Amino acid sequence: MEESDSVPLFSFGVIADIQYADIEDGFNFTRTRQRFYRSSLELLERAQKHWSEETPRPRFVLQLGDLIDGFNRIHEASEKALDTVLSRLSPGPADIPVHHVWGNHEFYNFNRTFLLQSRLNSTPMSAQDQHLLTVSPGSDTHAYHFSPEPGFRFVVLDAYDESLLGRDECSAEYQRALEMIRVHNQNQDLNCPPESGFLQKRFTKFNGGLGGDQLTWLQAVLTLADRQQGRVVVVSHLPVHLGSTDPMCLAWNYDKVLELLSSHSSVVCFLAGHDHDGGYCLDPETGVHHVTLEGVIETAPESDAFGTVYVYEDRMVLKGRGRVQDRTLMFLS
Ligand SMILES: Nc1ccn([C@@H]2O[C@H](COP(=O)(O)OP(=O)(O)OC[C@H](O)CO)[C@@H](O)[C@H]2O)c(=O)n1
Repeated sequence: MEESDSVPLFSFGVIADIQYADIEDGFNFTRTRQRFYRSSLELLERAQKHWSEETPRPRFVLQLGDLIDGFNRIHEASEKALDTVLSRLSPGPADIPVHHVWGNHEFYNFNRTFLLQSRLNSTPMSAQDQHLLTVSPGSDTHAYHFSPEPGFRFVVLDAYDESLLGRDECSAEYQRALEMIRVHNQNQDLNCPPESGFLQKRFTKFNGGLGGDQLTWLQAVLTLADRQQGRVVVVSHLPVHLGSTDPMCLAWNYDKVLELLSSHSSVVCFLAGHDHDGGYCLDPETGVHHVTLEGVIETAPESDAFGTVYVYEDRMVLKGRGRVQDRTLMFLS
């Protein structure tokens, strides 16, 4: 920590798109970026070592989704890869707690039923403060909130609640998602983005959105935080602001989420992954900082891609390592 004159209230670690697989290096779909499947594990180990040696230690780590790559499924190595990565991320019971966000690669490897019963279900056991709300995000939705410090709340979103991924093809949820994507994407392969329309590019199979119940729940969580005059950080695999990402990585109903965030003064920051190049913007209308974290998978083995966020009364300071940029995020509301 460089700001030695002021002591943060607390800190937390951030890391995104590790996408580990025990396979040779490769490329992204368009072959414009190299992917380092094996060494992503070493980058994770370096991040964990760094956090565990910090004084004071970060209160928790936010793992922003895509922990293991979809290629594991083809090699029938999904569970082994998951165990490998989790053994590095949280090696012992005394370790820093990890909050896991679910991304598209989680669903290439596992279905929702498996994920809900796995260590990737990080819903707090006590689900503190959940009783204050009469609405739920949905029974199989991995969305929850927690308050690590009085006056601060973190909301973990499930951006694949409405998606073709992780849903049984016979289910009403899958059919609803299919209808939605088909309106915008007529390609035979729904992983190919539609060619016309800049913002339409987001309607691909590797994206998704928040369902109605989750939006209603988010509204209730943020209303509660407004009333308590708290500060809220919203966390999701998919970004929701065009200023912080390529449009191809936006959540399907990013506009609805943004509209909802804009009506709650408590929201100070939206943290996401998925776009491995990373991105940032300050929404001028709401004062919300949108940070998309650079992905580990497209980071060269000799570099790094993680950060620690130090939280103060009036700001958060992201201290990035390697490809992750330093940022001071002032609370403007
Ligand atoms: N134009 C494309 C892009 C991707 N695919 C296929 O979709 C699957 C997921 O793609 P992948 O690049 O692995 O997804 P990530 O979450 O790692 O990255 C998302 C953004 O691309 C980051 O910028 C995979 O099967 C691809 O082959 C496609 O068909 N067409």
